[in-house]
Amino acid sequence: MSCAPPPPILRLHPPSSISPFSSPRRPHLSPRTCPWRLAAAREMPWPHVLTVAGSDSSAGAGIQADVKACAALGAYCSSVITAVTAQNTAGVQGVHLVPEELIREQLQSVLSDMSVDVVKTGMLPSAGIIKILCESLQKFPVKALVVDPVMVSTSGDSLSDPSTLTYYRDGLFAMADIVTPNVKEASKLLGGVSLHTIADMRDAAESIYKFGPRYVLVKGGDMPDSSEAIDVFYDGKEFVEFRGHRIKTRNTHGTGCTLASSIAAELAKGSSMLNAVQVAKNFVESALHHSKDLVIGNGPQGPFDHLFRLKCPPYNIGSQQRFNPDSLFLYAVTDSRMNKRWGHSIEDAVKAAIEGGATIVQLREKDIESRPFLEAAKACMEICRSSGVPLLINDRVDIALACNADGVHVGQSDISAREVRELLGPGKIIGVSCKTPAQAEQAWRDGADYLGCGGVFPTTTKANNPTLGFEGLKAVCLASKLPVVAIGGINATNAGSVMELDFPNLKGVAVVSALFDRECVSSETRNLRSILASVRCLA
Ligand SMILES: Cc1ncc(COP(=O)(O)OP(=O)(O)O)c(N)n1
Ligand SMILES: Cc1nc(C(=O)O)sc1CCOP(=O)(O)O
Ligand SMILES: [Mg+2]
Repeated sequence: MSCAPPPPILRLHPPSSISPFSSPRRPHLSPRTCPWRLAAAREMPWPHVLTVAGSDSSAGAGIQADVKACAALGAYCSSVITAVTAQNTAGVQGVHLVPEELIREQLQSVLSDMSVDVVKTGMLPSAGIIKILCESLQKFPVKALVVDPVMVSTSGDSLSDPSTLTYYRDGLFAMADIVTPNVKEASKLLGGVSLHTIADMRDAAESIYKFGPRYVLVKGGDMPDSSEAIDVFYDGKEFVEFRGHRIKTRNTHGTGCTLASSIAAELAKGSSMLNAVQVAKNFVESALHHSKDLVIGNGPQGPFDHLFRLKCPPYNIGSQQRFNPDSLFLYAVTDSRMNKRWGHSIEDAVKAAIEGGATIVQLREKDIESRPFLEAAKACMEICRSSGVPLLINDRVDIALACNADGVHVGQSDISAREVRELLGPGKIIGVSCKTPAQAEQAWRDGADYLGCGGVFPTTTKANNPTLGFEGLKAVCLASKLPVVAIGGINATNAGSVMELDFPNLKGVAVVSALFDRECVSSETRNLRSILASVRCLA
């Protein structure tokens, strides 16, 4: 690693006094003075991110990007503005710092009144501002702190005073859950070392970790040309490389702010750090992909569309319940040949399985024409909706979209979960068949909600399906934090032994022939459910 050239000079206007137009001061609310607010918050908690950052007049980055990213991911976002910048797609034309007293007051106003889960920082242009933030966080602790050490804009303009370095390193980082520098910022934080390779990024992550944050993410989006954008994540023990596609577009202004605020939104929703980073990476990549041809402004670096999902049907964001892994307890997977053999329609088979206690249903109709399949799927959706049982479609994203199913199950030779997610959007359930830890890891990276793992036992329902046994199932369960459902040859005789395995993420069994290759689907389902329940209660 060699030394980089000195940092560019900061162009800051001197801070002015508080505006004479500001409204008269009102007292700050506190839960003690307003108990009804506290009761309401308990009834309907809403993930809440507070961003402490600068305003970007072009709205591609800064506060504006943070608010849009959080809104897109389902979190409320309040804001403390540290600076007002004049910028556009050509660069930064001016920066005006908000007086420190007003920053202190904004922090007090929000943190004393609202239940903030996560604080995310962006542009903290002076040492004094960082000091005030640290004091406020000591007074009002939050669940997590995401520090994006914004020092240089994407156009190369400096956005913080060099004196902030010490305050970042010796103050804020020690309070941070994650610090997310890009390679230029990592270099600055480490006294100008140059970063050219993944090994350099790992070294930088290790060095920044020593300043005290729980996690470090060194973002490689600025690294020289490659088809992948690789970020290095470090938790003090292990490194994880997050690899994403490099989207060819001029519209990359605000990617750093968006990534950090998306991480904050996911943490506020209760995600683990690793999962939050993965979701945030996927979100930014999708947003860039959907915005790659957008033309806003005449300069070299344009904004992208954080709310791209609103334009992709059929979203119903917020109307869908979140996926409950417990629904994998008894997973009924249909088979049209078996139904035909017993004279059952798909609808009757699904109705009977739900009557018997199936907790989730998958339509796995391999030899049926698209049009009758869609008709049956729509009818099954009505049955499932009215019983509160999720309905997934095997393989066919088109059918799932057309009947507004709750999700799709795909295997290793189907289109990837990442592509399915692109098509279905964030609210739908995606299951992926996995036989190895590597497949499980990939499914998680692709945004899957659960894994189907099998064949646990030999099966005649799926041709040439390798049998993994309990050892194979164990390897997949241990390799992933995602919920797992076991599949393959499971019936009333052996289902209990599967549930007795007691891996924390093994949530249930998926069954075809032992439910549907039978005359009375409801009583077979009921019997199997009582066997499962005798081993493990539905949590
Ligand atoms: C719950 C569940 N697990 C695994 C599978 C198998 O999916 P796949 O490997 O894509 O094979 P097909 O079912 O498409 O033959 C599944 N369907 N459900
Ligand atoms: C559809 C399917 N997938 C499997 C896998 O191992 O991924 S085994 C399987 C068939 C399961 O049918 P039955 O319950 O009749 O054995
Ligand atoms: Mg498949």
